[in-house]
Amino acid sequence: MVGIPNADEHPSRANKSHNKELLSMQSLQSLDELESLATKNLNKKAWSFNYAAAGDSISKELDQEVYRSILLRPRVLVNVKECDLSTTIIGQRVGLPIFVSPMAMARLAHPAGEAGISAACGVFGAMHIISNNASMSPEEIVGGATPEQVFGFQLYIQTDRAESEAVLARINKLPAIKCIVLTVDEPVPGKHELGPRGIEPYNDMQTEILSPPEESSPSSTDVRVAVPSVSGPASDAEWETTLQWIAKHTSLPIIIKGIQTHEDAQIAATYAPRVKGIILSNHGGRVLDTAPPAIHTLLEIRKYCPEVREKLEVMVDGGIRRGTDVVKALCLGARAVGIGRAVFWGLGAGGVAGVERTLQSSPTPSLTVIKNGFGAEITGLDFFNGVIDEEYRFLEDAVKKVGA
Ligand SMILES: Cc1cc2nc3c(=O)[nH]c(=O)nc-3n(C[C@H](O)[C@H](O)[C@H](O)COP(=O)(O)O)c2cc1C
Repeated sequence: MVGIPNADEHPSRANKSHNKELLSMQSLQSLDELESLATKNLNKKAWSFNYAAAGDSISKELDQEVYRSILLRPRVLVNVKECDLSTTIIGQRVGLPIFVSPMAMARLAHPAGEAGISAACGVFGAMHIISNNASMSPEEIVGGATPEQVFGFQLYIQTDRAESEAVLARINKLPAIKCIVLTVDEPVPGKHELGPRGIEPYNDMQTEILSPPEESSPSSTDVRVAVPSVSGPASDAEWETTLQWIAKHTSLPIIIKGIQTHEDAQIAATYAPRVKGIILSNHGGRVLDTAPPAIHTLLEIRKYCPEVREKLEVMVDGGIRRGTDVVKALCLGARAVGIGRAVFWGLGAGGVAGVERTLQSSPTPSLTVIKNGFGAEITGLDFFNGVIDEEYRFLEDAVKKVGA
């Protein structure tokens, strides 16, 4: 796939009302504008659920700030006439180096829910990681997908392992799902305090959020987790036993999400090739406030155990708001970049068309950036890593080995 598919012209979108929605979304220039519109559209519960972060929101804010503090060093006179944003993630061809991170309860934002996110991903060939706590069943979410679409399924291990085994058995029957994304950064739910709009807080593992009937927004229908847990999230999971147990119940490759130190990245690498990738993530700052931004962890890996990147695909998420953020993460060695809240805002702003706009807003500037200073292929960006590293060594100094 060369360049960015034009969402307006995609055959699966050849529907007049959808085209009208797409047109109205085109006027929104940035993810900030999509967030503003979603803030107007969403009921307070839906807004609060997406906006929330743990403690003082330090990690959530730092996730974005860290990208602003890295400057690009564009090179000139590089042939960029053709520019290809497609890549592979754990061997699966995808249209973008951007994936949708798992997010619970998308129907809070819009009735189209996770199936709507999936429809938008189909337009761009982007990978969608389905949350264990999605508000639609995995079968419904992948049901309308194009044959080329790539999905992951995110798993929270439940105290009663039989519950997770039953989920894995369902996932094994869905060929569109190419990997299990094991989230390991929330052994106990993060504590979200009251947000600026003074709404009761929620966490990502809460399996039931019912909006009050007096709220009239389309997102206010009775929204529940489609595959609810009875026993609750496990807090007793450990590396060896967990990975052995998963291997007994699925042959799908594993991506571990929520790695926050180079030491854990190193441990994950000892489980390669069964573990094919890791997502460096602080869960969007929703679990443990002052946990590091993924970029810091990536720099730690580059400094202390660069061999990890040869054994595993290293991805990041958290704080991505601009195409330049995507390019910076790729330059520093991320295989792909996940986006969370911005997708939920897109859904709240304009349903499927809003998510399409979100995905379009992220890569379009990446393409411009790549063309204006890098190279024609995203895989070629590796060439610039060293340069950025030298210039921004101060970021490495910011990596404090607290709690090592
Ligand atoms: C509303 C919401 C729900 C989330 N639910 C989950 C979840 O069910 N499982 C999970 O692994 N991560 C979950 N996350 C974390 C995201 O996968 C991702 O790590 C994070 O949102 C990335 O940061 P960003 O929102 O700044 O892009 C959730 C995040 C949000 C905002």
